[in-house]
Amino acid sequence: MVRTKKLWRIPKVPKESKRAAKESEPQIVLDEEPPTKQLKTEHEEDSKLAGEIEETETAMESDARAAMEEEPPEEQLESVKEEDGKRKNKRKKKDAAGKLEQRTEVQDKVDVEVALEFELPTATEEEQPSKQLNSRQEEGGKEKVKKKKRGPVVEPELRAESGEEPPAKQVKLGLEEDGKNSEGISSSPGEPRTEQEEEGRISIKALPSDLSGVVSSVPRLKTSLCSYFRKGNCRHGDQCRYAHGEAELKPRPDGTWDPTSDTAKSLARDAETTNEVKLVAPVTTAEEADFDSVETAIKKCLQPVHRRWTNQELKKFLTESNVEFVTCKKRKGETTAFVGFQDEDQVANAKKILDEKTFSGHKIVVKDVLPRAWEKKASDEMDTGEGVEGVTTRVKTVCDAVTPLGHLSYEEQLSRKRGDIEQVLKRLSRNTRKGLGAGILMPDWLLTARDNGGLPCPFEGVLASPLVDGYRNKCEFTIGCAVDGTRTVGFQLGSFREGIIAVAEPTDCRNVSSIAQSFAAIFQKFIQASELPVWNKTNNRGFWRLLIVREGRGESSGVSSPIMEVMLVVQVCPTGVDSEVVSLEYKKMAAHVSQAAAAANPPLPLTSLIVQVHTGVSNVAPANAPLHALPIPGAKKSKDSPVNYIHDHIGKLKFRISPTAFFQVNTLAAERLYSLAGDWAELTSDTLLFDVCCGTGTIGLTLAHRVGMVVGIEMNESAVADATKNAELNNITNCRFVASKAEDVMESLLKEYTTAEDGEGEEEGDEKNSESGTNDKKNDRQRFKNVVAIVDPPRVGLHPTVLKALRLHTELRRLVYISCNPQSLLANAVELCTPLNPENSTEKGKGPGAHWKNMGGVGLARNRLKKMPPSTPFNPKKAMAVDLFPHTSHCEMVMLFER
Ligand SMILES: C[S@@+](CC[C@H](N)C(=O)[O-])C[C@H]1O[C@@H](n2cnc3c(N)ncnc32)[C@H](O)[C@@H]1O
Repeated sequence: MVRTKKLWRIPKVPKESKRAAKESEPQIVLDEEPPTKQLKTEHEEDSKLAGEIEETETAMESDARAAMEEEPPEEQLESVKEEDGKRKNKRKKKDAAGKLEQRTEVQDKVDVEVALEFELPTATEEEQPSKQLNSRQEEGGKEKVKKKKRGPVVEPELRAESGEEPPAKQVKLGLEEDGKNSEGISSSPGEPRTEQEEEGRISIKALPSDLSGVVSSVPRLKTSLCSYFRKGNCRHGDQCRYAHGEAELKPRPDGTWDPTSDTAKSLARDAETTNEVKLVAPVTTAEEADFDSVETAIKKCLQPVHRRWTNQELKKFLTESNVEFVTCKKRKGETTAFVGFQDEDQVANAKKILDEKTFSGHKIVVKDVLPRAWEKKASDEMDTGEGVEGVTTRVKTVCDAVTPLGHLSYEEQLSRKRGDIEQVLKRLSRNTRKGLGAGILMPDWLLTARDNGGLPCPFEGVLASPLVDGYRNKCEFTIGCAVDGTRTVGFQLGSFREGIIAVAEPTDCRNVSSIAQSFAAIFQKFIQASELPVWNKTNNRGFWRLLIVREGRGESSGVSSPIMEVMLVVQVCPTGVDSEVVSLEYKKMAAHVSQAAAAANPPLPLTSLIVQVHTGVSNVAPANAPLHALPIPGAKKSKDSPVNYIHDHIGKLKFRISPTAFFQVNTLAAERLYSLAGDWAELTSDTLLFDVCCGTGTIGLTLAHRVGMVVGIEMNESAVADATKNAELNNITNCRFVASKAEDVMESLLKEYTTAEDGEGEEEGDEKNSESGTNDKKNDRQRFKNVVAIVDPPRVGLHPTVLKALRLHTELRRLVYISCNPQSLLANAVELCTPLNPENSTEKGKGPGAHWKNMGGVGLARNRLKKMPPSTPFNPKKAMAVDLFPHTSHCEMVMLFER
């Protein structure tokens, strides 16, 4: 359901446009300024650590980056446009583009020089906006400014104590936006802010050349206690930037107090005594538990530390280095460690010691840790007066978790999604441009992207969902305990990684249908009375795990089509429970649910009741987890009862759906999606349509009447069985469904239908994969003029082998890509669309080596392109989205590629 990203994110330097997108992401920010080079390395490391290399950056980030970094400055664009206009042939265009790239590089170099002069950490991509602002605004006066700002680098902490002014960059970062602290250097609640952050109240545009004057005239908020004053040796007296005692101390802009202060401690105590709502479950490891539960600990992170260190090794290192700390946590494979300190003194001591330590030539830097998304949200609520002042409640509602956009009007939701998709599309242009090898001509679509605000193709907007509320035909309810310990059937309030296992009823979730809500309530009543325990994620014990409610509409008559069939799948773990007890419990369950459904007003349809046995730890049951269909008391007996599937309708077609088969959760919006994909695929009776990842055959079958033949590929065998049955149910005879992973058969199927003569081309893939279909005469393959693929892969996107097959089979001229995950679409599109060096003739390109684990999708895609044999790339032609998931941030994207 809702998948959260990594818990920790890495320093991103301020950019107003990033802030909104970042709101929901915890961050780690720079406490001190390491040298530029170090920062660059850190940034790379950081991005990797956070699992968010460029292709996973938020839309807002990329927007700003598009504007400030990757697209050349306006005037350059203009001049290139003019030059381009004069050039008569592609060769010349390429030269111009080459120049443009060079000029941008030169510009960047100059900017980095400025940054170096300022002792700035500008090597990171994120800092480019201010960098460019500098270079553009200050081109003329650069030398003058340089001279003024040169000087020895002084650590912020030392500066604070010595009363020295901060270097210009710090001032700039802090003052980037009017009245707002820049995200990149802001501190978390519980962390002292740097002086510059507190002062950050004026716009950089307003900065006169003598920055120090301005800075000193801005009133300071003393939100951190002075540790020197506490020890009785602060020599700054009234001029000190830190609070001398509680009386001088002010709350931070986020409403929290310096955690070492009495105020913070007493607030924390109050929160405990007033029985503060704790949604936090016991967390996975002792270290995590320590880290999160030590109330007074100041949380910091260290970077970089050895990737292979275990927590024990980190502990050993800190102890041997005489670093005092309360708790520490490090995951193997990451270069960031989290350390909890008792007070500021311990932090200062650690900084001093670690400052002298280097790791692979880098200093180990102590950085702040920003709150995680929901902690931040709680503190934002406090800021807006909606929360209890001074108390970090960590409260998250079920709507925050499940329908985060539900508070917006539907129009606003669509417009937000439109904006996000535009950013993804722009990143396709940028990433493709970046991936162009030396001497490769820029394709026309990339050249025109520059005139279209960076869009690689026209974006035709987001189609609204016909049904906005209660649209889901499938809901997966967790069975667990609510905050107060009551057994509950609903949604988990956060992820297990966040330490949250509390479950809340789905009553406020706008995407859940009333039927699903009713069944959740019915089932909740049953398990509350059951003697068998509910599943406990902390010790992986319990019986009742999950309730899945699937609904099927009667013949489609738009939004008013009634729900005719309902399937309940109850996931259990019967380990250690006597089988007789289990069967008795199943009987009781069937009786309770069927009686309650019949007694409801109006009565609830219930046509299939299935138990899925899953004994593993992970939430997701394997495809072969045993399923048992239970008889439903009082249900009409038919030849195939108990029934283990339901039916839904798309248009006039009827679809059988097995318990584990995929079916789009918003049937009415899916209808629009498939028809759009069909229109864009330009289907004719002479078309062979590959429906890649076909599920129950929805796309192929709904378009079968418009093509000569459909070949569907799907790895879930029961979905393939459904697809074959669905062809039969709807009297469709021109479809063949292959039960296999697409990566195992894509190439052989393409060969079979495009290049091989009749009877040839039946390769190993065919033998080992079962197939079924209505037009299955292998020796009589029909040839088609037009070969088209519609791919609708899972969230991870297409397998590289499938991408390669699609790219290399140039008979395939049109490809419609449907995606529920813009990030994987982006990575796949880069692989399909990047022009290759004609000398890419060997397949022995350099692999990503040991770094592959840390590369994002686009990075890996680019790496694979080095090995891709020369082939005509696809060109993005148009894009559109269909909103299948109102009230959430997701939607389905459709993109047409041609060549
Ligand atoms: C997003 S669903 C789309 C299903 C179908 N097109 C529809 O709209 O109902 C993705 C489907 O891909 C299937 N799938 C996942 N990995 C696959 C693979 N490697 N090869 C073939 N099918 C795969 C899943 O089982 C699932 O049915």
